[in-house]
Amino acid sequence: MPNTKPRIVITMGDPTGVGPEIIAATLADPEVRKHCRFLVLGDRAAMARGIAVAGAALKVERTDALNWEESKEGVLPLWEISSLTDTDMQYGRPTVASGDAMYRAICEAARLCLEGNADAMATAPISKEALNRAGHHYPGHTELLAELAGAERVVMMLAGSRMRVTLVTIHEALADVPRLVTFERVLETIRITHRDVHRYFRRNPRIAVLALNPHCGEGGMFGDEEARIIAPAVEAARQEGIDALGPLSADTLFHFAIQGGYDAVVCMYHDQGLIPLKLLHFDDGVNVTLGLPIIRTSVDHGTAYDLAGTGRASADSMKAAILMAADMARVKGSGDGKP
Ligand SMILES: NC(=O)c1ccc[n+]([C@@H]2O[C@H](COP(=O)([O-])OP(=O)(O)OC[C@H]3O[C@@H](n4cnc5c(N)ncnc54)[C@H](O)[C@@H]3O)[C@@H](O)[C@H]2O)c1
Ligand SMILES: N[C@H](C(=O)O)[C@H](O)COP(=O)(O)O
Repeated sequence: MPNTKPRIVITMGDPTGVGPEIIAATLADPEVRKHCRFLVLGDRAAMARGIAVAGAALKVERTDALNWEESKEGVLPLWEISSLTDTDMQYGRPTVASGDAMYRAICEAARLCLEGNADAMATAPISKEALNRAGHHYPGHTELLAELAGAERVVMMLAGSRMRVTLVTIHEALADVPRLVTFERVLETIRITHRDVHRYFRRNPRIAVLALNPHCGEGGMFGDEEARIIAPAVEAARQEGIDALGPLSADTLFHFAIQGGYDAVVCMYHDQGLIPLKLLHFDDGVNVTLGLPIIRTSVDHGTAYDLAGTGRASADSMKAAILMAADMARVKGSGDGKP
């Protein structure tokens, strides 16, 4: 019988942050092995240290061939991307070499997925500052993956069991947001949210679209983006058969969303959506990049330099990201959407 478990590639993230230790803790969990086969892309020394910090009963086994055997108990299979020195692995002190290593792990994982040699990728956290200091000028994974995959428009979604949020603008200065909230961007975000949530999570999703300004602009007193941009974009989406509602006031909407009223909430900027999501789901939330030709999930937290090496970082979001990637790969492989 061929092994049909999804093949998940996992990037180590910033080796000076919590990435390696949360990966190690996750891969020692038998539930993860039950649902997928996995391969870590990263650095041997960083992963060995992560195993020690997590106290995981694992040993690193280097692999050069993509044979995708059943993931073995006690083994962390590694596709070696770098050979970092101790200097490059000091907690909270990323170097050009460590920043470059985490970048190359992401590129390699994307390549394996794009070429069909892996079914999905799950990423551990990177420092965007370290990425840029290493000469790779991207605001985050999302924008880098969009370029690698040739995707014109991608959407960041963060998801937990009680709420999903997607973002019209992602890694942008707050001062730039009003200029970037355009009819076209709002409509595209609604369309991609609808298409991918329908495909992977929930058929015919009901989508709430938030206002940008307090009280939906209060008839123009506090801004007119609602009347000029958001309402027409929602109406255009509805004309396409999408069950979208809005603009809705952001201060109250989440109260209703978590009671099950909506399958996704389209938010105008990063913190508008991620504050409520992380408040509810910091432990088990997953970041999913919608609109890519490949499946990519990630943790919902950062490098947590303050915790790196202490063994106190929770691995729950990493586990949720890997299991969600496996679930999405199964849905994609079945050629059918989520019931
Ligand atoms: N997916 C990603 O790659 C990703 C996501 C978010 C932030 N980042 C990056 O991480 C860096 C640090 O960002 P930040 O300080 O805003 O956020 P952060 O998530 O790293 O830390 C915020 C707080 O949450 C705590 N925390 C984080 N992860 C935790 C875990 N697993 N268990 C328990 N507590 C945890 C930290 O100790 C800290 O107190 C930045 O460079 C940012 O860009 C990356
Ligand atoms: N905005 C995300 C968060 O706050 O969790 C995070 O920065 C991750 O971004 P990328 O997946 O693009 O690296």
